[in-house]
Amino acid sequence: MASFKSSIPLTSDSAASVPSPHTSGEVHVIMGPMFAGKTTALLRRIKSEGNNGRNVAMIKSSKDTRYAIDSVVTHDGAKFPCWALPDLLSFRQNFGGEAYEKLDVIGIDEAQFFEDLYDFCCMAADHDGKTIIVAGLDGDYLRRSFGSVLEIIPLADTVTKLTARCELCGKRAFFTLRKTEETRTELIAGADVYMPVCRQHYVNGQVLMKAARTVVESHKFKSDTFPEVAAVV
Ligand SMILES: Nc1ncnc2c1ncn2[C@@H]1O[C@H](COP(=O)(O)OP(=O)(O)O)[C@@H](O)[C@H]1O
Ligand SMILES: Cc1cn([C@H]2C[C@H](O)[C@@H](COP(=O)(O)O)O2)c(=O)[nH]c1=O
Repeated sequence: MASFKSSIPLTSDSAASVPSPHTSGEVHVIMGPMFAGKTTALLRRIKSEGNNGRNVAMIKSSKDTRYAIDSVVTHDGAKFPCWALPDLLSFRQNFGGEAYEKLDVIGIDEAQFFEDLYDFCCMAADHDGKTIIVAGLDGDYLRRSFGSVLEIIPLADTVTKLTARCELCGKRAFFTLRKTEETRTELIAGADVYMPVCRQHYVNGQVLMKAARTVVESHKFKSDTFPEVAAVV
């Protein structure tokens, strides 16, 4: 019978040299468009873990100052206290090494804004044995991958894609439409600027927004080049 001989020593000596996690960590990803209930699902999960006697902490991006600075808040007003941080790898130091050791579960909201999401999830789940629950947008208003949320899918135990209701027809909404001409990727806002839409209304909405941007651009061009014409138009 053919036998397999590993060239990698699998002795207890080699096992001892690899740092082993305290317990087995987990990564769970909740994603989808705006208003899909991502933060609601994250809060429900974190509260339930806390009620089951596990030590929990919540982190959100300090870029999100919409409803509160030091709380995660859903669009319908449910709240949970959190650490608002510019990056994730500074969390351990901010939280305190000893307190971090005792943590079981870490929730992360607005995950699309954290550049170090992948490295943090690897460290916290693989090495430190934490359960990480991540909520964030998978795509931006142009339906391009947003931040590192999609990069952590290969690290995840579970992935949940939530949907909202299309604000124009009530069907399932998979996408977020930006209602203004602003083109930068990061634009912190709520229902004043964004709405959840189905595929058909996303496509129609993009055509409308593109036309609106062209009109605004041509008006800008006219007022820069021919100020006297633009004043009449
Ligand atoms: N267009 C909307 N404007 C404001 N609130 C909305 C809108 N659509 C849904 N909601 C509310 O937002 C809640 C979901 O909020 P939240 O969990 O913060 O969503 P997400 O984190 O996915 O953006 C829904 O249960 C609903 O009550
Ligand atoms: C689509 C899109 C969204 N944003 C911002 C807008 C909000 O501040 C957050 C998303 O919050 P939610 O909890 O998921 O409702 O992200 C952005 O900056 N750029 C975009 O393209």
